[in-house]
Amino acid sequence: MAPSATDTQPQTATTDRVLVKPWSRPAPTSEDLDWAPLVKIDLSRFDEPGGKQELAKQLYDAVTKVGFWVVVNSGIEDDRVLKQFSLGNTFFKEPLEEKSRFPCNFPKGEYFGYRDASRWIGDTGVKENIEMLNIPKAIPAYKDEGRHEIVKAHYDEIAKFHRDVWEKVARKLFVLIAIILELPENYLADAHAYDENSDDHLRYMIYNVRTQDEWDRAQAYSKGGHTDFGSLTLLFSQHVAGLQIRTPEGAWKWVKPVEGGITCNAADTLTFLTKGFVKSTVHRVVTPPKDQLNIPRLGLLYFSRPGDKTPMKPVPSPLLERLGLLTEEDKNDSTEAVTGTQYVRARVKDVHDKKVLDKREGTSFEFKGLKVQNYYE
Ligand SMILES: O=C(O)CCC(=O)C(=O)O
Ligand SMILES: [Fe+2]
Repeated sequence: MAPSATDTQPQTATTDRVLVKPWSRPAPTSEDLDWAPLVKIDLSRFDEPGGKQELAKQLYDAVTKVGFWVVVNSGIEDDRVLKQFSLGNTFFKEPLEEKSRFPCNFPKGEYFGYRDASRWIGDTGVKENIEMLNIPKAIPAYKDEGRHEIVKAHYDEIAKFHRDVWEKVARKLFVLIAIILELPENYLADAHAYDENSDDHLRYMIYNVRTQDEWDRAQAYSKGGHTDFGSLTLLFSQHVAGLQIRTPEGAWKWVKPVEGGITCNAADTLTFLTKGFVKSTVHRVVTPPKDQLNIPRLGLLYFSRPGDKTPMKPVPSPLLERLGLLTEEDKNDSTEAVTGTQYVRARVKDVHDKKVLDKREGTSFEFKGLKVQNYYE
């Protein structure tokens, strides 16, 4: 049946109701912080003859030792990136009632939807200051996931951006890492394919402003050192300092924004798939410098995760084999393994299904033999 005027009207009303004001990046801090030296991967060279091989060489130490690097020239136009920040910014200003329509289903370990800032941090009397909206991949499997008004009203644009981030950045990084591992080029990209079900998401995130005293109390309880759960995390240039990474020597260094760049890190499932060869680096977000303390820290990120069809079994990499990292069991095709989705959901549930954030020093998480430390000082 053709849509009638009444069918289409609510959609129009929705589009009109939420005005998306352009958001612009705040000025970077003028403080001279101890910045982490991160390698820059210029993705405009990816399709040049020999380009991928050259970039893979540049990425080797970042992926195996540092765990973090920066991508530049992704080919995603900056006005599209800024539009996503603007949508995120507008979303967080919506009434709590609207934001809470589709909350993350933490009892099931599902991370799609809205995460509010209602959790207490231990016994500090301070609450978390983070809100986020996690948007699933734009594939038919997720067409029935709840969509907030603003997402509905801008869905085509969000969907195109979502896929482009995977296609132009995540996919290429998986190819470079596969080259490093001497695997067929598309091996890891296929294991994280956009068109397959997985808990990948585009994330709008905000660290709301809080006072120095609140930051101090929260940070005295925990500085929140952690590793990410999935395979790759992409952070669009974040101009409010706060993110720190732990170097191989154990020092904390700040991550500097790179105009138009994307800060990337490898995460736990990629470490599992490579028997620890790819490094999931410990990082945390701490009190921003004084000149940025009053700026809401709006973030735009993409999380890539192995999905329903990807077994959490080490990849058949000739390099890992030569390094002696693969056991007979790893090489045995008939060994049962959990899927990426099963692992990631168990991890999300363990970390997030609670009302009070607990101190997790000295504890670890384990699911079917896959083990990670929970907290890092
Ligand atoms: O906001 C950031 O800079 C990083 C956030 C982060 O580490 C995370 O969401 O896992
Ligand atoms: Fe993280």
